[in-house]
Amino acid sequence: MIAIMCAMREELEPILEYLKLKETVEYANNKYYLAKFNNLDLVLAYSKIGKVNAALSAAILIEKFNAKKLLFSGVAGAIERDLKIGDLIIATKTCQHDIDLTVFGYEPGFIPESKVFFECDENLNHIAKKVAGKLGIKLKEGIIASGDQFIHSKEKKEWIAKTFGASAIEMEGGAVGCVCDNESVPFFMLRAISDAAEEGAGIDFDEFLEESSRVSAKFLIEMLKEI
Ligand SMILES: CCCCCCN(CO)Cc1c[nH]c2c(N)ncnc12
Repeated sequence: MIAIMCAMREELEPILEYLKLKETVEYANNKYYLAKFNNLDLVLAYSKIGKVNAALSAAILIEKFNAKKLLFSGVAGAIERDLKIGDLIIATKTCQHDIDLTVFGYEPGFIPESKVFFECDENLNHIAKKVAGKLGIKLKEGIIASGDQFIHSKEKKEWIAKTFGASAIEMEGGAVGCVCDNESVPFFMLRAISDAAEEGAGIDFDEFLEESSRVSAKFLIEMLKEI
């Protein structure tokens, strides 16, 4: 079983449009969609926004639906300058920029007995780069940082860039990375840029959420053909 996860309804709907739904399972106040694509058994869900919701859905996808791989599709704010709205980026690893135990001498993003960074699956990233090459689509890769805040300030964005070396910013990947790392499930995350995470990002986000979600969804479907 392969899990496809999003945070928002708008990110999942364009993916579902490509699929024949078999069944919908209501569980833990959420909906899990079962579908087939070519010969793949898929389970899909949007978690709702934020790290806690994302961790809950990721754990359910693995524990209850027996997902052996977890692919995330959605939108993100750009940190790297040459990432423009609509551009695609895959995560090499994810982290949580809003974890702060520095008063005890720990580095930003670190929780004792856990990790700052959670590695994404190299095989799935390799497939993504192959697909991008075949389709002639520009695909960046980099560290993607998560936190339970919508980032819309140049100062905060630059602190995250400096502290974590992040190329993009969102609100779920660090939590899903943590769950998949602890459950030993390969994790892949694809995001299309919806804004620049600076002043005014909220306006851009509202304007580009739908279109950027579609860009990410389309690429994810192309990837499923190669898995
Ligand atoms: C009610 C609206 C909810 C916005 C959710 C944004 N998602 C969270 O995953 C992605 C994202 C796009 N741009 C972002 C930004 N600048 N900061 C944080 N997250 C993001």
